[in-house]
Amino acid sequence: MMKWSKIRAIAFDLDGTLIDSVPDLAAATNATLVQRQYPPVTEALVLSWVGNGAQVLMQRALSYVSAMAEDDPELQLLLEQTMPQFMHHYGEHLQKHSRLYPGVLVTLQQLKQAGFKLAIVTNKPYRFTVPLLSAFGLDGLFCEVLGGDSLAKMKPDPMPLQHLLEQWQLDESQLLMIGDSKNDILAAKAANIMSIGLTYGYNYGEDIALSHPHAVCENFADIEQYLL
Ligand SMILES: O=C(O)COP(=O)(O)O
Ligand SMILES: [Mg+2]
Repeated sequence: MMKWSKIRAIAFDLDGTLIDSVPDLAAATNATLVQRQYPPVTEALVLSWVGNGAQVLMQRALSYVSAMAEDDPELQLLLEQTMPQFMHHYGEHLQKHSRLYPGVLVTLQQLKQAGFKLAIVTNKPYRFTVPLLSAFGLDGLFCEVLGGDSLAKMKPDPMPLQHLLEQWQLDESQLLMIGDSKNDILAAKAANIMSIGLTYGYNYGEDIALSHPHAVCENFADIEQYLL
């Protein structure tokens, strides 16, 4: 196997890549819906709504239970009123049922030890990202953590990746994006960097291979073959 020898830094997605967070996202979504007098939804439905940050998750949930279109102005108003409730509930649930995927901690430690600079580039709001990382003992591994609200634009926009390139003075060939969603692969392609797609996460029920990352891995530890 040829190593990708130019890579110096790696940007990791969080939800569906490092952490299986849907059980808590679903619990918070349902607590919010019930508070609003709507019926709760299945975890499988919530899983299919994850990928574009907390606000879009709630927008999709409210659209589903109210049968209003996602761009209906009335839904927008409802969403604005509901977001503080969701943020409260998710803050309460954060790590109750979420789990690290197998191999994540050891592989990240090995990559860091090998000298790679590691970053988190997630669409999850920053305020939840940092406590979640420390709850799983991952906080010391990353030199940069970017949430979905850290910059003006989130994935699939390349902005967070371009930010890393600039901040770390890296050439495009030196940064790798690893994630479970087409938003990760689209952001990488738009930033002109390499990417690896993971098959076990959340991608709206679609095969990540259809987004054409440079490699597809079934287990987190499988990324090592390109790097170590
Ligand atoms: O919060 C989301 O919707 C997705 O988060 P992620 O970018 O870490 O997968
Ligand atoms: Mg993800």
